[in-house]
Amino acid sequence: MTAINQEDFPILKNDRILKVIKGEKPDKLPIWVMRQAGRYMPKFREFRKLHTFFEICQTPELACEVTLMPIERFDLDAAIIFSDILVVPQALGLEVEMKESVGPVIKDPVIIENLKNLNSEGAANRLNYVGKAITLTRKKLNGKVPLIGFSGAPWTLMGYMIEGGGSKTYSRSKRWLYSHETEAHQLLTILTNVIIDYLILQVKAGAQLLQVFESSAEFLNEYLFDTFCMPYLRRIVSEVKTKIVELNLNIPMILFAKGSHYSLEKQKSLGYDVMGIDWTISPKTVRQILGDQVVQGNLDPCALYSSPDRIKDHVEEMIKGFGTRNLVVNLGHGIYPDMSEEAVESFINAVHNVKL
Ligand SMILES: Cc1c2[nH]c(c1CCC(=O)O)Cc1[nH]c(c(CCC(=O)O)c1C)Cc1[nH]c(c(CCC(=O)O)c1C)Cc1[nH]c(c(C)c1CCC(=O)O)C2
Repeated sequence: MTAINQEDFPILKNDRILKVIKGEKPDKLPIWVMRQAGRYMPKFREFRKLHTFFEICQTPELACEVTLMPIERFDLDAAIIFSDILVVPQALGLEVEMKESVGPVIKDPVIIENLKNLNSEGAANRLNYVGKAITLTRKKLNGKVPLIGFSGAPWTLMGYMIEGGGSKTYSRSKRWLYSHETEAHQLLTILTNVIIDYLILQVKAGAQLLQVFESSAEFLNEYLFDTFCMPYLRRIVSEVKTKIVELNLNIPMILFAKGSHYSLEKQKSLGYDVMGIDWTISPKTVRQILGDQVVQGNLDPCALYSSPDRIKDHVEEMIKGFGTRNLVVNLGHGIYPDMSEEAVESFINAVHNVKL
């Protein structure tokens, strides 16, 4: 994909997130919510009755419509393109299905013997439909808020590809890390190459921020993270950033390595602009480790089950811990389907009402 001319896009009106990342003071604290376009919204549930999950992902007009749903409904400070991390394994030739009340299921999971069958040649090009969805959505947003592009990170994708879906222990994929190290590095390298091209494709299409989801970091420890995540996460940020500079753009990158407190300090050295923080570590501890690094997070999603007043208390407590500078507010993981739109509204209002 050739780069879209940035002047073709409407001027950005709400730049709170970008301001925070530049170290400037915004008028209000910025907030967006992981999985903000999802089943907790009745409108999304209605829409899902008409289309399969991947049909929405693969049809730019549908992906755009769903991406805009939470933006039209709430006072959010960013949109995130509607897609899934598992479109990358699909582009590598795996068959992924989104099963009702089960989640993603991969038909023939990767085993050592079929590793060579992965179709890595031109894989990122097969994700061009995401680029199209991004370009369309950025235009339709009309500058209201910036648009975030994303990818799963190598270890997290490797996990799904070997387990064939989610897993309680990740023992099958961790077996590779302990007894098939060479093949593990081969698979992580294949994934890293695709992810880099895919993120660049998204930037060329108009993504204004990028988030890398290392959601399964919680199954590793410092040694495994150092060996099987750090080198690949470093390659991703460095090669994508090099390309971004060549394109004369400034696109911040967010890393969300869920459950990886054991390596938070080391991750700082990777060079991501923002560190996403899950909800199991206190804001105060995060600041002790990361200092004034820009962070994103980290309200426990389940705090949204409390009353509006209590949500406000939890938000204020969190912000007291982080401080009001260098902070993009989010949940510490995605929102759950049984949460209410009213709770999301209370969360957003509580954040926007904080005096800066
Ligand atoms: C691990 C992971 C996946 N997908 C994703 C991750 C990383 C974030 C995380 O740790 O949660 C990322 C993701 N998935 C989805 C988005 C869209 C953008 C957004 O609104 O945040 C994003 C950013 C849509 C989705 N991805 C999925 C849904 C629900 C499926 C449906 O509509 O039927 C949505 C809206 C399904 C999905 N997709 C995945 C799982 C495990 C599931 C099943 C669990 C669930 O249903 O929530 C894989």
